[in-house]
Amino acid sequence: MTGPDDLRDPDALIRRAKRGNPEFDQHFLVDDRVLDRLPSYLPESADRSHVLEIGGGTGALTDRLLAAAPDDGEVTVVERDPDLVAFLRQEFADAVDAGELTVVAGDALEVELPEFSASVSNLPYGASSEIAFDLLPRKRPLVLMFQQEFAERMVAEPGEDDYGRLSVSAQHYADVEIVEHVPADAFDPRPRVDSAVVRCTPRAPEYEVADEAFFLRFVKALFTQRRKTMRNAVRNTAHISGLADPDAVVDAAEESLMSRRAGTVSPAEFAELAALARQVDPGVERGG
Ligand SMILES: C[S@@+](CC[C@H](N)C(=O)[O-])C[C@H]1O[C@@H](n2cnc3c(N)ncnc32)[C@H](O)[C@@H]1O
Repeated sequence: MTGPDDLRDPDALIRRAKRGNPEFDQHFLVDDRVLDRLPSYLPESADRSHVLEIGGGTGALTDRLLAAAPDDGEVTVVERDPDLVAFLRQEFADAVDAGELTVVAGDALEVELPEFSASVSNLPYGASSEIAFDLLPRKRPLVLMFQQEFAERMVAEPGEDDYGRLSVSAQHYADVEIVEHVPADAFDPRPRVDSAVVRCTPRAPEYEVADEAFFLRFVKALFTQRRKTMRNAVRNTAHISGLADPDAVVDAAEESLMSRRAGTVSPAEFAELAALARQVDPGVERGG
């Protein structure tokens, strides 16, 4: 493994790789301090034996993940750009030969991901939501860089402007917190927006959900009508939630809940309503 003093210079990696195409979501982190901190944001108890990195780029973060890996630890990096895949395999040939690093070529949403123990990734912005919601259900500690606005929606609480479907869905799987705000000039080429690093520590939610797919679909549906009362939102979105008899759900639910708007409803309250819906609406579409 590489020692901390031998870490690669991110600018030199970009020069050697001759890449950096914003159209391919290639904004490489060039701030050494941020790069050095990223692996340390994993929860202390995290198993670091197999760290997954989505979107390896020119390998600046890969280098830090290899340096932070325990003896016998391994890193897998997934990269879609074939030129960068070739570059990573050449640049990190020693680690690849030693079995410490595997470079997987392909789209992270299409390739089969390995059984990783944790992930630290500076995600491609264009696919960050899909990738995050592919990783979250796997219940592993995650440290992920997102566009700041997206990160703020993930961590928002009921009653806050940013609270929505994204907050409920992410917090269903994990405790999520922003651990660092990262300005656009930490990247090359510079993106148009600032970023933030989110730590996701998996845990069971504090409520019971019998049909996870229905719960998530119901929440998605209700937030499409976030300016309406819950009563109207339940009635107007049956085509999305899969309710067969939305009126039965409205009639059975607490009047006080039906008068509120989705943005004030807690995840536990959504879960309770979803359970009630399955009880009073036998025709509800199950699963996903
Ligand atoms: C924001 S850059 C991060 C690069 C590097 N890890 C860093 O921190 O500098 C995202 C990387 O993901 C790659 N990428 C984009 N879409 C991808 C996808 N669907 N699957 C895998 N890699 C992808 C891009 O080619 C780019 O190298």
